[in-house]
Amino acid sequence: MTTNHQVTLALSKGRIFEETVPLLAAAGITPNENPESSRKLIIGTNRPDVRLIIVRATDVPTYVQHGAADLGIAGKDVLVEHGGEGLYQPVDLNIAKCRMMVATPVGFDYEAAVRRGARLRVATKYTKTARLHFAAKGVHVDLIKLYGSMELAPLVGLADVIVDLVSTGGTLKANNLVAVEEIMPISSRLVVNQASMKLKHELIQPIVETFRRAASA
Ligand SMILES: Nc1ncnc2c1ncn2[C@@H]1O[C@H](COP(=O)(O)OP(=O)(O)OP(=O)(O)O)[C@@H](O)[C@H]1O
Ligand SMILES: O=P(O)(O)OC[C@H]1O[C@H](OP(=O)(O)OP(=O)(O)O)[C@H](O)[C@@H]1O
Repeated sequence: MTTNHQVTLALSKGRIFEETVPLLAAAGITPNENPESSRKLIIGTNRPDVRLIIVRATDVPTYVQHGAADLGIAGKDVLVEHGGEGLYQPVDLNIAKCRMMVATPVGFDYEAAVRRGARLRVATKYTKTARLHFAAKGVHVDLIKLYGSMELAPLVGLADVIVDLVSTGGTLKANNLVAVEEIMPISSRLVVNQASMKLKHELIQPIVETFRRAASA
C-alpha cells in the first residue's frame, strides 16, 4: 500500500520504459530490477520513496486516474482515447515520438473517395480518435475495432483504410500501404493524479521539474 511518504509511478515495458530510464536517472531513481526480464509487477527503486508498477501502455491512465498510481507515462494516442479525466499532463517528455496517420493500400485514391462522399470502413485500435477525425472532415465511416496488426485489415478485405501510428514507415511499406493523412503528432507525456498532486506535492513536484528539465535538455 502506498503512503503519503511514497509515490507510485506507472510505466509500460518496451519503448516507454527504455526511453524513461534516462529520465528516472536524472531524478536519482534506479529500478531494483529490470522490468523487461523480471516477472514482478511492483518494482522498488534505490529511493525508498519511489516505486514503479508495470502495466500495459493502454492501462497507464486508468491506474493514475483512480490513484492506484500517483504518476505515469503515457502516449498521447492512449491519452486521447482515455479522455484524460482526473489527470494533470504537466510535461510533454518528447519520447516515443511518432505520428497518428490514416493509411491505405497503395493505389487506393483516398482523396477521390472523400470527395465523392464514399462511406469508408476504417480499422483501428484508436476508435475515438478516428471517429473525431472523420466527423470533423464530414466523412461517414464504419469503425472496426482491432487490438493490433491494423496493417493487415486492408490486405484481406476487412477495411478500406486504417488509422495507426507511423514512425519509420517500415511497417506500412512492408505491407504495401501508404500514409495519406496525418491526424496528429504523438509523443509521451507525464501524467499525474490530480489529488496526489495536492496531497503529495513535496514528493511529486521535484520529480515533475526534473523530468521537465531532462525532457527539454
Ligand atoms: N513505432 C513507434 N514509434 C514510436 N513510438 C511508438 C510507436 N508505436 C507506439 N509508440 C508509442 O509508444 C506507446 C507504447 O507503445 P507499445 O508498443 O509499447 O505499447 P502497445 O503494444 O501499443 O500497447 P498495449 O501493450 O497496451 O497494447 C504508444 O502508446 C505510442 O505512444
Ligand atoms: O512506422 P514504423 O516504424 O514501422 O512503426 C509503426 C508500427 O509501430 C507500432 O507497432 P508496434 O511496433 O508498437 O507493435 P504492436 O503495436 O503490435 O505492439 C504501430 O502500431 C505500427 O504497427
